[in-house]
Amino acid sequence: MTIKTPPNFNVPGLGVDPLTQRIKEKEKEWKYKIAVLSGKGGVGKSTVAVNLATALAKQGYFVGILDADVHGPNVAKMLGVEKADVLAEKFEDGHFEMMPPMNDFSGQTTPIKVMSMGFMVPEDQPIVWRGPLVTKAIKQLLGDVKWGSLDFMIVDFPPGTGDQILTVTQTIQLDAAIIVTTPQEVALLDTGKAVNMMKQMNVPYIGVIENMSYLICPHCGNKIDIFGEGGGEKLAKKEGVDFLGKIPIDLKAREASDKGIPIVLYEDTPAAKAFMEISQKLLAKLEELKEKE
Ligand SMILES: Nc1ncnc2c1ncn2[C@@H]1O[C@H](COP(=O)(O)OP(=O)(O)OP(=O)(O)O)[C@@H](O)[C@H]1O
Repeated sequence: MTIKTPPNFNVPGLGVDPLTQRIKEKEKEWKYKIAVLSGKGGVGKSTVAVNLATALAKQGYFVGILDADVHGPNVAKMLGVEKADVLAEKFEDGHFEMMPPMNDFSGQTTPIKVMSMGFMVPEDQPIVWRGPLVTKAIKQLLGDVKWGSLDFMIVDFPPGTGDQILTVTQTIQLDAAIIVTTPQEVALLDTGKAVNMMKQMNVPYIGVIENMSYLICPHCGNKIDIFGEGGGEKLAKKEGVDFLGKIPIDLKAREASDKGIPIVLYEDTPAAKAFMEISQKLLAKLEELKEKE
């Protein structure tokens, strides 16, 4: 079954709601809109979103990243801006727009704009909301933020295939969905569901990234396949979508993200090399697609 993107809810007499209208206007200024998803939690989805954003910004592109994982927002921390103050501007019609905090890692990247629910709530407080509220919050983070002109808008979604993802993919026209998995069987089953959801939403490009693919033993230098081997690639083949590459387990990746510095900035690490290669592959695919349009 194919779900067609429905038109905006145009309740007679009410028209399109102003927030959806603002999102529609803003998205015209974002060249590529990319969702990062995973079928299962804890597979490194946010790590991939943050490092892809940083890899692209390192190549001179203007990147914004939205942490739509409202239940466990950690993108701001991974990008070293979690303590930033968020300023807001009031507009004539009474709505406010927030200024996204930025980090350029001392000039190593273009300024990466970050917006997250994490800015709005104290770090140790869980967000206990029902679906519709979460959806509204995500839409506000898209439409009530001064994102400006971007080459890439990257949205880090909550794990799973919940209705927030459906709503957002119906609101903005995604160019690509990046599905993150580990090689493990259970993660792969859930990954298949995420891939199919994006297919049903008619997202033009779907790519799979396998994270935590292997570990290089620090003692003997041998490759250890902790979660099995080649699963991500097999899954991509089975689903008929692109396989973008493998990211090894890198002990520095966790240390680095705890410090707010994405691993891709540690150029000599195997994970950094993998992220740079994947970002270039993705870029080439997206440009190829735009040319065809
Ligand atoms: N390739 C890697 N090597 C080492 N550690 C990693 C790697 N990828 C992710 N991690 C670590 O695994 C943990 C989970 O990663 P992350 O928060 O990105 O996962 P997630 O899928 O976004 O989780 P959630 O379910 O909370 O959305 C983090 O501590 C992160 O630093």
